[in-house]
Amino acid sequence: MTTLEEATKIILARVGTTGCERVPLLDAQGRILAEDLTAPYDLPGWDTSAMDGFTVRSCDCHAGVNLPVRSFIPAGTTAPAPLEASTAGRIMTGAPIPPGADAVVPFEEAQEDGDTVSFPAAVRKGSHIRFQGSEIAGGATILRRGTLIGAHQVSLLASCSKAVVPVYRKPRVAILCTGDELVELGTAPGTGQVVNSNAFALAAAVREAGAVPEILGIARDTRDQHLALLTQGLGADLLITSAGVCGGDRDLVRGALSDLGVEPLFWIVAIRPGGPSACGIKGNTPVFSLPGTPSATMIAFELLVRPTLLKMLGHRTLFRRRFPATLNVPMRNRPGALGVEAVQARFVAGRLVIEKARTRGGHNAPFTPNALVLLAQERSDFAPGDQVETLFLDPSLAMEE
Ligand SMILES: Nc1nc2c(c(=O)[nH]1)N[C@H]1C(S)=C(S)[C@@H](COP(=O)(O)OP(=O)(O)OC[C@H]3O[C@@H](n4cnc5c(N)ncnc54)[C@H](O)[C@@H]3O)O[C@H]1N2
Ligand code: MOO
Repeated sequence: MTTLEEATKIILARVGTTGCERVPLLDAQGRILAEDLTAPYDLPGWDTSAMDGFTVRSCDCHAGVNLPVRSFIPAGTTAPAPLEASTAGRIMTGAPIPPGADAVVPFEEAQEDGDTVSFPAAVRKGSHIRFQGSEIAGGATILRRGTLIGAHQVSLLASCSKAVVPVYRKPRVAILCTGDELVELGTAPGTGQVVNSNAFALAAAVREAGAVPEILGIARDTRDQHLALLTQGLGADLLITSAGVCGGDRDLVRGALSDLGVEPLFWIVAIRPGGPSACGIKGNTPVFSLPGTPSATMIAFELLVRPTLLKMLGHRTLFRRRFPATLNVPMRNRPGALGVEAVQARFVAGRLVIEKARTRGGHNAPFTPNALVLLAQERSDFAPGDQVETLFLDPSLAMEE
């Protein structure tokens, strides 16, 4: 049996990014920059007023002196006329400072009197001017390869007029669910039948990780169907199969993958649920064979597949942060494997508390897990008040009301 840490180490050592592509700026959001980028020009591009007010030569401004206001410089002015000595110009935020001027005084610090203006306080040279290149010098590195592009990065890239951005390509992830008991979404299952929910659950999880799912349909329990659909799946950047791994009479997946030349990397991970997970690789395509039980499928995806996908997408942070939390409910784990439970976690008086756990193996309704609790593999009983490690799936749901 392979520990979770060993399993992730083994697969992460075998995968890299999936190549890079140039995409329109907004399509780069949520993705990872694939090259260092430099500023094509200074920002600001010229000395700019930071306030609505008056632009002056600071040496002209003395208490009690009224300066005639001779010019108006709105934002969008491209070539402001030089400011004559001993005059002021009315200037708007974002407008270029006229040649000769060296300060801006905001309206609220000026006294207007007809067509003249005076300044009760001393005017400091350079005040309220954003100087050319003071934020970013042309040619300077603005973002480094490996940066996650969020709204702030989009703001910077747009200011530098980057309409097209190099990012790591999204892996295409083939999803193949196996089993004679499966029926398609939208049909009511009869006795012995189960809706193929894993295909959609996995596709959603793949999308949440930032990759592109491709549902291949259902492989019935014949070798030929397995071989045909697995061959198709091996053409993707990553292949996930669901069910048929546990050595039952019809569990065909691992045998078919071996026949197709997939190199096995590990089989059975010391986690529960999700233990009967296998991983292999063919060429650059990792193959994860996850157990069919829906809650086990999701936990195995979260702990094994997601970090792999994040590495392929170019992320540096591959694992979710872990937080200590206090149990409010008892929990049990069968020693020998890391116990993993989907839970509802909440902040109570500033402390993270685990309020509700899902029963093993199934869906409990209504139940919205926002975290996974990790139960140490050498212990069996966990009581209210015990500290456990928690891994957030959705921190926003943990906020106190
Ligand atoms: N003799 C043993 N039997 C089992 C063991 C074991 O160690 N020895 N382990 C159990 C555990 S733990 C798990 S998890 C499952 C894993 O089984 P498989 O991955 O081979 O999957 P199946 O047996 O085909 O299905 C399990 C369960 O999941 C449902 N299922 C399957 N596919 C889907 C799907 N696409 N969408 C929704 N639900 C699905 C299926 O109907 C079964 O109920 O093995 C235990 N057995
Ligand atoms: O691994 Mo099974 O995954 O415990 O339900």
